[in-house]
Amino acid sequence: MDRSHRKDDASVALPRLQQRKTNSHKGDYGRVLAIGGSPGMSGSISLTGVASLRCGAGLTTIATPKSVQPLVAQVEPSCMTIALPEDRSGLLPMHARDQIAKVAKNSDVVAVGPGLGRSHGLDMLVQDIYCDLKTPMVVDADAINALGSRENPLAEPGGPRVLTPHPGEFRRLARDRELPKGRWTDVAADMAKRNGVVLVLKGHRTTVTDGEQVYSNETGNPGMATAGAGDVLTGVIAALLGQGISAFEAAQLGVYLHGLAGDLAAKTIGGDGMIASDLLDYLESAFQQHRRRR
Ligand SMILES: NC(=O)C1=CN([C@@H]2O[C@H](COP(=O)(O)OP(=O)(O)OC[C@H]3O[C@@H](n4cnc5c(N)ncnc54)[C@H](O)[C@@H]3O)[C@@H](O)[C@H]2O)[C@@H](O)CC1
Ligand SMILES: Nc1ncnc2c1ncn2[C@@H]1O[C@H](COP(=O)(O)OP(=O)(O)O)[C@@H](O)[C@H]1O
Ligand SMILES: [Mg+2]
Repeated sequence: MDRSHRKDDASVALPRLQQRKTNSHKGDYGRVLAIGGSPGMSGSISLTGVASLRCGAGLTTIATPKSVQPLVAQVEPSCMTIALPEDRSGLLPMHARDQIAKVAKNSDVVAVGPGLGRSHGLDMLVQDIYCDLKTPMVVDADAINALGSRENPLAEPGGPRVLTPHPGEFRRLARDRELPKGRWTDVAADMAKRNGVVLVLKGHRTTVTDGEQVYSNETGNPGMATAGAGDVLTGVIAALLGQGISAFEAAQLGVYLHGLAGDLAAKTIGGDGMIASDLLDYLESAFQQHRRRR
């Protein structure tokens, strides 16, 4: 693509965070619907849900297969839960769609993917809600893989969409086409622009792009190379998106604050043994540090 009109890195400033107003209530700070989890991977969607609350979401509801719901409900009493139908493997079937659409209508943002699992039914379900729901959506993990199973993975988003692939998932999104060495940002920027979505290429120095702007994040550390760190990021971005900033800004500020929380955790706990749930404890300090800097 033509890079000459693109705003890269230094010219892309971090967005401002509004102070919470004195006379406000939970309905002012976004209703997050987090969809995911499956047998053996119930923790992932809990990490997403708790992260969203820690990042200021007013209300968070976790929708998960019915056999997983009792487990998820025990993790954090502040999260509400919904039991969705499941197939014989305990995964969400296509017919969970109507119930999801109904709850999504009353939500400000949907986060989908962590721990969802893989099946043909899930591929159909995710593709359907990606195209049909108008609600802004953060798409991660197995929801990205589900989109990757169709011919043009990112086509026809029904509303604002932020996708957060790690390199393995990005390869699936790019449908395993030859990815030019060192030029993944260009490929991602092109995909984002063509489809009107925001892509977050996760890893060391996560990159955020909507095709017009490219932001390269400088927070974070290898202590974050631990299971579930990405599930936390999904909740962080969802919470910010639910608080009324744009999809690009939510993704950009989300990766920055998530990395900063990781840096604060590494300073106290140490970068070798920190785990994803530790990040949750440092999100609030990351917010405060960011506010003080401005
Ligand atoms: N506590 C839980 O329940 C957890 C559940 N998880 C879920 O497990 C499912 C599978 O996700 P996974 O991501 O583990 O599996 P994937 O098969 O999607 O990805 C793992 C592979 O991706 C590649 N990869 C990832 N990061 C990379 C990097 N920075 N550089 C190069 N290659 C990289 C590597 O080849 C790696 O083996 C998802 O649904 C996910 O949400 C994970 O989030 C971990 C925690
Ligand atoms: N070496 C690293 N430096 C900075 N951040 C990292 C590093 N390794 C992983 N991360 C961050 O941790 C998260 C890992 O996400 P992901 O691979 O989806 O993990 P999971 O699926 O286990 O939650 C991403 O936000 C990524 O940027
Ligand atoms: Mg992940």
